[in-house]
Amino acid sequence: MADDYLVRIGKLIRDARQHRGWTQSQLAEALGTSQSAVNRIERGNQNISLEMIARIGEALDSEIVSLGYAGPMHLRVVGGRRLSGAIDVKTSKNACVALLCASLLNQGRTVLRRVARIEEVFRILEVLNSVGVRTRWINDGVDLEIVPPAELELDAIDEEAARRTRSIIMFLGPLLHRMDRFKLPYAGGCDLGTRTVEPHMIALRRFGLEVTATEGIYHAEVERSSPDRPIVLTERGDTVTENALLAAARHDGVTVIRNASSNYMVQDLCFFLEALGVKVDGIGTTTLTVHGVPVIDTDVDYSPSEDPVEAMSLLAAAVVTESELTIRRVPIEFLEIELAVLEEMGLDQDRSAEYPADNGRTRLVDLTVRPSKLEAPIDKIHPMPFPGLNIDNVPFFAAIAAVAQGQTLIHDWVYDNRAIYLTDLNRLGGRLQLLDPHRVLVEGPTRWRASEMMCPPALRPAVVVLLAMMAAEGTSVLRNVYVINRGYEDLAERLNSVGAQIETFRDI
Ligand SMILES: CC(=O)N[C@H]1[C@@H](OP(=O)(O)OP(=O)(O)OC[C@H]2O[C@@H](n3ccc(=O)[nH]c3=O)[C@H](O)[C@@H]2O)O[C@H](CO)[C@@H](O)[C@@H]1O
Ligand SMILES: C=C(OP(=O)(O)O)C(=O)O
Repeated sequence: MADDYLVRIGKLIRDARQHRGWTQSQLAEALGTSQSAVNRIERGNQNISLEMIARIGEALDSEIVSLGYAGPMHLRVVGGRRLSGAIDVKTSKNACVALLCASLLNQGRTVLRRVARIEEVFRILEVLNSVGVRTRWINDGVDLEIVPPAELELDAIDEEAARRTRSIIMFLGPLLHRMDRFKLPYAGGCDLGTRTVEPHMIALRRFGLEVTATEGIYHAEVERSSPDRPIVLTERGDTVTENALLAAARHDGVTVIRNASSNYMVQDLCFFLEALGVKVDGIGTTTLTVHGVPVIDTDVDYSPSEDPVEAMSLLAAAVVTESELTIRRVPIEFLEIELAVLEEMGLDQDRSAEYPADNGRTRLVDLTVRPSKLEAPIDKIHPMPFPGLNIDNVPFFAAIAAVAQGQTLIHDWVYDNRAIYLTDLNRLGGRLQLLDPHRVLVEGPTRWRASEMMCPPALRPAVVVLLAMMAAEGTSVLRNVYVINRGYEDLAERLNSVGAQIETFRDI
């Protein structure tokens, strides 16, 4: 009976695929699986989860979705389990989205290796596809090929996808070289309160871009000009630095950018620009000198580096579940301060010798953390632009502080409301006191308890809640985890591979 059911589903999938005119390999690429797995599914020889059916429905954009309307995804977490073994860090969301935007600079074919298959990347791909850029997953869904059209059709832009990501703002830099007048939807992303775009406008104005904003749309007009003196960024932000780099890359001349971020995604973008033939001096510092190339038409192959924030997340998973875990491929330069603080708190950890990431530039290590008796840090935890403690890593210190003995003050001066979301941990037994919208006092250690709750609408706090659920004895439910999938690829499955018990499910 059960087998018969699988055969019928397999046949429906095959029909839908053929209706779309796709080969098994094309469907496999879209799903990030192998042709042989698709073949098995179609013949009814493979158990298939509701999740996979929903993904196939989405990929084929077919009536087959009636098999399982893909409502929001939820997680059911059986907590209190120790993790063990080793887990690899994936490439970073923030570099991948910047590189996708940067591919608009290139008239040639761009191949990006091992791009994270995450919702944020999917949104940018939807936007790129809607304006005529051809993209496809190649090599069994691992790598991404991007081929731009001669002319972009910006009028056809997928506004819904664009509004779901902050990164759309990084279209401004490349587009100012391609058109004299264009419109873009407002940038979105996590609900982190007001996030300024003014520093972007100030920097890009120097290249002749003027933007007026009305009713959710940026109206851009370009009268190309040359920055005659260094561009001084008013904030040392990551995406603003990237936007200035993207504008400078095709500017015919030398552009100096001061107060530049030297964070990981900016460095990855600089390495990519170099692969495109754009010389960038000062990579890793706060002054970048860009030798622009007016026409970029090259077939380029680049491997973005691993995500330090994912590394921090996995490290925090090990700490809160009191596990011994090896986290492989950790970009150590971008986690050094975090590790120094954790060492002071008493974390037992050691690292392998360094080895290069596939981009040949970023230094990686394998990091092993062991169950430790942690003490609250003496000083507050607060972020700073790189080389400070990473702003996106601050939320993980809330979960770690909750398992340490004593009181930890966390001061997130950056975002209006990210610290507030951390108090969701109280529903799982945490003792976090909000002192004001930016400061939380965490009292540890915590006796976690299971709970059912909605995901906070911000990526890192959502993952922090998931980690606490993994530590809490019993079964917890985390509802509507789109925001986690925005930045992490198959997080539940990957944590399960090192001993977690997390099931994904949807309301049908
Ligand atoms: C796609 C991407 O790469 N996103 C990252 C990027 O977003 P992004 O670069 O877009 O960050 P924002 O520009 O929103 O900056 C974050 C906040 O910090 C403030 N600010 C920033 C720098 C500064 O020197 N002074 C200052 O006040 C901004 O006003 C804003 O309120 O950087 C953020 C901060 O590292 C990260 O959380 C995001 O994950
Ligand atoms: C805030 C984040 O990202 P974004 O800039 O994409 O909203 C994040 O990665 O935590």
